[in-house]
Amino acid sequence: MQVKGEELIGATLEKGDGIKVWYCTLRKGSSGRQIRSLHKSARFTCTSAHTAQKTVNVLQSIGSPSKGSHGKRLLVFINPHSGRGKAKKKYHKVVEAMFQAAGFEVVLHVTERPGHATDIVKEEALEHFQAVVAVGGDGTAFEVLQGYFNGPDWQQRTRTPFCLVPCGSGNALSANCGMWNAVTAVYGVCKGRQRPIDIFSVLQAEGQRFYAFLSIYYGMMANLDRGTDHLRWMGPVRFTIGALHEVFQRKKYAARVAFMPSAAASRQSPADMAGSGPGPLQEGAGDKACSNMGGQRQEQGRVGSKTASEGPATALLDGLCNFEQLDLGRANNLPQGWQMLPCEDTSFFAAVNLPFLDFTSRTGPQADFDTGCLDLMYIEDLKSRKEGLEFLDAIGKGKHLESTKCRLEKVAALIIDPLSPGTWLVVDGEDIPYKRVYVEVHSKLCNVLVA
Ligand SMILES: Nc1ncnc2c1ncn2[C@@H]1O[C@H](COP(=O)(O)OP(=O)(O)OP(=O)(O)O)[C@@H](O)[C@H]1O
Repeated sequence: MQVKGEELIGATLEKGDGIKVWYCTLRKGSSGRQIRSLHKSARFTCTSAHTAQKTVNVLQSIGSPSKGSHGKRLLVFINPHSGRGKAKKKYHKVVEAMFQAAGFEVVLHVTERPGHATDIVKEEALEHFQAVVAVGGDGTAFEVLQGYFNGPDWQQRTRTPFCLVPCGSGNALSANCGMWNAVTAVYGVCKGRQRPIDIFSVLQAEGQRFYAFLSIYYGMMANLDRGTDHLRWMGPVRFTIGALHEVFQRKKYAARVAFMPSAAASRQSPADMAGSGPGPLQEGAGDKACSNMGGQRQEQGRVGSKTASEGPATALLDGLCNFEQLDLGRANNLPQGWQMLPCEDTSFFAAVNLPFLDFTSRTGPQADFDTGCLDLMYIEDLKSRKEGLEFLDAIGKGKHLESTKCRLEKVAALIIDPLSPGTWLVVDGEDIPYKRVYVEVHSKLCNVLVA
């Protein structure tokens, strides 16, 4: 028997002086993707129980090396509500045994309610873990991420990578990380390979702040996700049904959208970003006018002067003095560097941080982990159902940008005023309060594990 080093994940003790070697081979899945399959060797007999234990330890440290001084500890969350409700079963059938064979110590939580994972991550000393693992869907990973930005040491906390073992409906984070099934995801955790990922802040009045890794939708994309929550039992098929429903309805949704192109953002001087630039909004706008985002931010006196304990700075948004009075209906009202989306009504609107939005749709074909921007894509008008169906087909293949109708803006910051009834504002698959939203990208703020 021959196992390549990169295939090895560890070993387990068998009765008395025996061991079994655990490894993952690479194969092409039905969709042509590289996925891993799990194997256990036949039983090997060692000269003594002591030698068997020592051999297991060595194989575990080669197959699944420790990546820091924290020891091989994982903080794991299972969301029993995600997808078709089978996350717990999958964990105990596949994931748990692999972690054991790899020699990880696991601190396991089964979430009991929405927000539970956030509350626990907030309280945990993340530096004592090699990674935080969500077993569920993107909503579970999103809840984990919210817990990172608690307290003054958030910068240190973001060094601990997170990942998603796919058990939800969309599982976009897993898809983007090449974790096409549970075994491949756990293999990725064992190897501990990580890459930096941009995170974007999503701010609303009254001090509400979210951190997101994936997307912000409005209109069609929001409805095919949130509008099909009652079809959760169907798994990912619910998105296809939701998309067809939207296309056949031929609805358009209105929103006023202002954005800062990433090219313009990189040209901004520190003075501009502190709100002292010459744009019309700065005229007569004092510190008080800059401080009305609410909550903690209000206490700072102005939006731009945050302390480290508040999480990453939002320099571009802080340049918008008097921003709550900012009227996106008046084109000449925009500060320097900002632009308005040229249309209010759109058939399709999405801003994405990563290419895949589930296992099948490459909605952001030009997006990547660390571009420092969101890809804002929109279509003003899908004129017929045929055109709508062609668009859905193209989005599945990641070819929709080849259509002249689908426009792309690379944006570093964004403001959306939602105007239509019958839709949601959806961030990473979770709906947020339906009111003006401010978005700013933070380059390479966190790290994710990849397969
Ligand atoms: N014990 C629980 N009971 C009910 N809801 C829960 C529980 N734990 C977490 N949740 C909520 O479940 C929701 C859905 O979870 P998640 O997003 O992981 O699954 P999904 O929607 O099927 O997957 P995806 O987001 O990838 O499409 C989240 O909004 C989360 O707040």
